[in-house]
Amino acid sequence: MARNDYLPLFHTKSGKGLVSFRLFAASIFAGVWLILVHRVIHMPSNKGNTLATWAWSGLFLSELWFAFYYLINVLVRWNPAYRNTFKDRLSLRYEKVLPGIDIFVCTADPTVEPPIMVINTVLSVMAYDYPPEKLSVYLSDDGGSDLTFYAMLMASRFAKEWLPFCRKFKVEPRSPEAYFQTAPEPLDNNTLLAKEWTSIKKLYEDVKTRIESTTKTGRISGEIRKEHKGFLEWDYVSSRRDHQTILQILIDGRHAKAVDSEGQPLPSLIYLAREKRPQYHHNFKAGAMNALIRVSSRITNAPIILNVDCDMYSSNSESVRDALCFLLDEDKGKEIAYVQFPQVFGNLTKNDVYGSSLRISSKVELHGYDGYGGPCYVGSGCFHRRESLSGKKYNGMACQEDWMSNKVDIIKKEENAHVLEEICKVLASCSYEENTQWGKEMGLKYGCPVEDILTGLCIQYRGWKSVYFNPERPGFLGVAPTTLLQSLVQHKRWSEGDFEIFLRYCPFLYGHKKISLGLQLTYCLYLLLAPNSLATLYYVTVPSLCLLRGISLFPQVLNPWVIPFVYVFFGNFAYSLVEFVHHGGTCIEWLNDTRMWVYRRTTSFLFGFCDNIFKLLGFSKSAFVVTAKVVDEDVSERYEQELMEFGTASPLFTILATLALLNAFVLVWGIKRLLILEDPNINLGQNPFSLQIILCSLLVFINVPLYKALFLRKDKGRMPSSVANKSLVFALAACLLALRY
Ligand SMILES: O=c1ccn([C@@H]2O[C@H](COP(=O)(O)OP(=O)(O)O[C@H]3O[C@H](CO)[C@@H](O)[C@H](O)[C@H]3O)[C@@H](O)[C@H]2O)c(=O)[nH]1
Ligand SMILES: [Mn+2]
Repeated sequence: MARNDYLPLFHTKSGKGLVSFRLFAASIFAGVWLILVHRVIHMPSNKGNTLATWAWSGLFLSELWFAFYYLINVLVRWNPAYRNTFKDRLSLRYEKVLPGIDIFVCTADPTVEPPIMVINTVLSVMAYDYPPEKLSVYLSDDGGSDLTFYAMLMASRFAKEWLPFCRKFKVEPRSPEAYFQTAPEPLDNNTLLAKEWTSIKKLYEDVKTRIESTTKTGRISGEIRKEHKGFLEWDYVSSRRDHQTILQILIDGRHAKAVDSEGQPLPSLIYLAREKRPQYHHNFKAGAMNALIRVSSRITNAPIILNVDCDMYSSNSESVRDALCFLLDEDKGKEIAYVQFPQVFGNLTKNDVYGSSLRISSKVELHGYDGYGGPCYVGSGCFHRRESLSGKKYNGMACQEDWMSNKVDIIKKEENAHVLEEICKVLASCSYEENTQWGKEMGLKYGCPVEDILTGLCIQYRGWKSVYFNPERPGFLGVAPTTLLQSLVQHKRWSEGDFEIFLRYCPFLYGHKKISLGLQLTYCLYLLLAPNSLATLYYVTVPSLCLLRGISLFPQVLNPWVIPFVYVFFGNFAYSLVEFVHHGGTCIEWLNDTRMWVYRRTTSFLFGFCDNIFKLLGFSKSAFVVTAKVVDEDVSERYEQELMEFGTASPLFTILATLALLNAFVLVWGIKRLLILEDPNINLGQNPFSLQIILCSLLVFINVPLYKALFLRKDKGRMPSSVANKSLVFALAACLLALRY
């Protein structure tokens, strides 16, 4: 294409209101500076009270940490990038030569990830507004389950009706479950849509009932087994951790017979359960993805790979085209390794009780990463260039031209599906990766619970850029955890993995001269979540205990030094509230989010931090606890009512309850102290403990749901009494120690 006709396929804007934000941030920094100065010049002398000196120094260190972390938070907001795409230009230039797309869906367990949900995701991506002969959908089933295979078989049949329906009526979203739940039923019964709507809905309900009832019984009946030769494979499966590779091409897109009910081609549909043997580590999702990369390279070898989790259905049929606007852009596209869409969740309650929306992360922070040229890969909703994902360095050229001329298309038409299956099986075997670079320099990286962030970062270390695209209509909708424990455990996994990346692949060392300093620092926002726990724990315990002990840690209210403390503290809260509401949240939601912020920092991140230390000492290994996507009915009822779910005895809850009780005790004591002060001439403003009491009251306020769960609630989601008793003992012991020691 001649250079002068060039119209870009995408556009980048920078953020609004940056100047006022920067001024505000500068004023907060001035406040932070004053706080630190105050700490240094007013340090209690060691002679008078050693305990006070220690408490004071610890607070100083915590504040130093918060100042550093605040700096990163500001950097993330410094220069965000916002993108939009020109899909019409893409069509005009490339409609005839659009590249192939291989779509990878990962599932791991038919009980926590029900097959019906999995195939809804599968159907939604099969139905992209894209030439179907260029789409191939691969499902990796780490659960190695014939139930999931059965659901896939049903999906391959239902697709023949579903795809034409989507095409004809341009329906959105294209996950049948989500569509029938959200789309209004056509009113006029005589329209074409209404007729087809009713029949396709019936068909879907039927598919759903069959899959769900089979899933419930937990086994495939003899009747069903006869429907497909693939079921025979399960005769050799001894358990989900011990079986051969199962590879079934359910729809062979190369085949002339692979057409839908209207004679249009169907996308290929492939089921893969890679080989699992007890003596080989399977490396969780990263292992699954790498098996998919290899198998797909032999079957379809599309230059673009889309990766979605099985719970993240496509809610926007144009996402493939959006992503291509970046990857095919003649000027800037070549250096882009991947296009990440935000993780948006479809199952949040009104006020998002567990702060799962990742609102600030997806609406603010990732745009900030993008401004520095490198949003992270967050594991789902990400379009990769196959070459960069496979480990290639960026060398200034990408093989766009090859895609167009179909040079990379190695599909051998003559091979029949069965032969192809047999050839590919070895690619998904346990021993294939022995003595290779897979999991190291090739494919997704092994050994880290957040393989996604690590893999994305390493791609950037190899010279590639990435792009974050956050369209109005979400590209993907997923399932957020619906219990407190799940949410905390998920964040534990994330913070643990992120911190491990910091320790083993530190951006400042490995990223030096490879990625910008801005991006190195910005990455720390996530990589350093875990150590945040220490400073936060200190802040929610020590000032309260010192209140009991009679050690004052903050200036009196009438002392001018109080200004920076109040300004920084409340200024930040006000900013975060405004930012949250500006991005579509409610005030209660913000409060919930803030509560979860404290909970995660004092539990998940603490455990994430400690696990890293244990790993360094060689005591433990990474694990990946798959987040459940379904819960019992009464649990989900409580979720709908936004009642926090405790119910199980977990050390995470013991910590939360201990902290909450501790602060409640201290507050009662503190108020007593405030009311019956020895010297009646000292008023509130001169009371040296006012700020500590305020801090403690805020903590008590934020913990109200926890006290309810401890003392008032009667339902099954209340705090188990074992946890309650333990925390009571711990909190009392801490108070007594502070008073007596
Ligand atoms: O051994 C495993 C474990 C998990 N998975 C799949 O990985 C995905 C993510 O698992 P989930 O339990 O839903 O974790 P989340 O915390 O919700 O996932 C986020 O965080 C993970 C890293 O911790 C990323 O892998 C995910 O893509 C990202 O969405 C799911 O599709 C699973 O089926 C596997 O395929 N094999
Ligand atoms: Mn998930």
